[in-house]
Amino acid sequence: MSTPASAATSATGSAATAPAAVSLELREIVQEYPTADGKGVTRVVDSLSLRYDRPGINMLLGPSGCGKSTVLRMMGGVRPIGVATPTSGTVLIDGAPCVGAHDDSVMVFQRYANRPDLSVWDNVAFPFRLGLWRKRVAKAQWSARVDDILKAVGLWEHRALRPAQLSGGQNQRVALARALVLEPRILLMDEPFAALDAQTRVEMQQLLNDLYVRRPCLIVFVTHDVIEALALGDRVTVLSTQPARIADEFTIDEPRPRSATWQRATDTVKLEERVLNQLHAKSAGRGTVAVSI
Ligand SMILES: Nc1ncnc2c1ncn2[C@@H]1O[C@H](COP(=O)(O)OP(=O)(O)OP(=O)(O)O)[C@@H](O)[C@H]1O
Repeated sequence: MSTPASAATSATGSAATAPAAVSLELREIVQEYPTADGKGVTRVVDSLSLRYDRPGINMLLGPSGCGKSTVLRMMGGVRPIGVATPTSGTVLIDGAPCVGAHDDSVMVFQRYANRPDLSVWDNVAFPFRLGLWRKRVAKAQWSARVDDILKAVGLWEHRALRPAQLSGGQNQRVALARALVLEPRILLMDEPFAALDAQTRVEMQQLLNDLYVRRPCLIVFVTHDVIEALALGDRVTVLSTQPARIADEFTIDEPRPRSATWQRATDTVKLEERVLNQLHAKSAGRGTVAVSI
């Protein structure tokens, strides 16, 4: 697995901080949802166990509808209304069972949910107006952090604009900045770049890597895009068709940013084919295979 460059300097010019110790574990997770007619249940996740025990960019891939968002929301303690989550099994953070949202974990979604009535600066500062964060961080400190992250994501010049005056990529930068300004130890990302055009998506992947080098944390990143998974992942976990189990898993040692030459290399192309075959397989997963390329 690639190790975060703890003493590196990021593309944004800020010194990197050493990664904070962190672990996130799903133990024997089962998730069942009520069927539409309300008469039965559908098992969406089946005895899933997964453990992350260090900072890194961890990609979660799987066929459409297999349960990726369900698994990610569970990691973030987000509960659908009226459904017990998880049906059985345990989510552990730093080895302790965690029910509900954890203070050190934040989520970023495909729909960036920026407030239309607030400026870019106020959107990023928004969490600090709320109870937990208002108590946790002094105003002078959070205000400096907002300035700093806006410079890091390239939005300093746009800080007075409203979301409607920004492009999709810039709006997603605001959402990313709002999550990272909290300096979370766990960052959960649900297809955050899926709605962006190809070039903006690559720019955002590069930005995420720069921000990660600057301040490593444990990232779980859901995507349905194999290329994105191979471009970003230290570790890639492929889920099976529903009910989701681990179908395949591997680590990638190649440092980021990963060159076009690496992406076209025979071993990389073989890995891509292997994941695509797994994504298109009709059968459920057949266990875990760990390889490094
Ligand atoms: N609150 C809910 N109640 C009932 N069924 C649900 C609920 N949430 C999700 N589901 C069902 O669970 C299954 C998995 O959904 P989920 O969104 O986790 O999958 P996904 O892999 O993230 O999908 P996609 O790739 O399309 O984003 C789907 O069949 C979905 O309809």
